[in-house]
Amino acid sequence: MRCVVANWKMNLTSDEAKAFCEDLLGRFAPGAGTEAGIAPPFTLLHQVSGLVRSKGIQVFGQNGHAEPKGAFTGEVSMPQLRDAGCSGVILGHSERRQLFGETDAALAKKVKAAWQWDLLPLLCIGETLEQRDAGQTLEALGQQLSILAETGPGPLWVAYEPVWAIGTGRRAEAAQVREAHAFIRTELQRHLAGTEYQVPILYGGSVTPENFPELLGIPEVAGGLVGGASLDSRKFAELVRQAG
Ligand SMILES: O=C(CO)COP(=O)(O)O
Repeated sequence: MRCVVANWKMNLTSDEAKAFCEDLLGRFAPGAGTEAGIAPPFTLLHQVSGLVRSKGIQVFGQNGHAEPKGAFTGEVSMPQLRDAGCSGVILGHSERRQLFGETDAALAKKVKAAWQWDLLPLLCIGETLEQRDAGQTLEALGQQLSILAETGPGPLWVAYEPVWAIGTGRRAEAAQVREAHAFIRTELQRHLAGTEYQVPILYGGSVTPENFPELLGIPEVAGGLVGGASLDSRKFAELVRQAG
């Protein structure tokens, strides 16, 4: 299975989202084994899911709170994401970890909450430039995946997003992606041994239609989690086409 997910981050208004979805659907031609997803900001979830879910495109939240409801001003819960039309939720994006202090302990709770509400977690992991320069890349990835020892097994997608490659135009080199994805696969096999779960590992960080075919040729790269290029419906449609 191949997966391509658009992470719109804090971008687009409803008019822009409508234009994006209409244009995308006019070009949309996924291969049989390709899953496409869009992760809009909370304000656009309902609208986007209404436009694309009947065409087989999944909708993801960009974050979700571990509690189902209550006094958590500014937060959105997993059942609310479901209610807005989501089938999955991005968890642990490096922007959430770095800018909003999200910890592995909090993420373990969020992953469990997502499962409880039948949402597919798309767990993001990745090393910072400091960790890579210090030779601690695999250690950092192993640490971020160790929450699976606490959550136990369940359906999951993982995205490897080296922090230094996000929004920088500096995509990780093939050898770096190959090493990271192989390590993630080994760790997932260890955590999910004896279970039925097949976890696709996506790459994220400055993915474009120019570099995606090469990335897809790397073993264990099952697709992409795309930021900047996913705001352009033509580019996103092309990435989905390339994945198929
Ligand atoms: O963070 C990302 C997707 O979640 C990647 O963003 P860019 O594609 O803009 O580098």
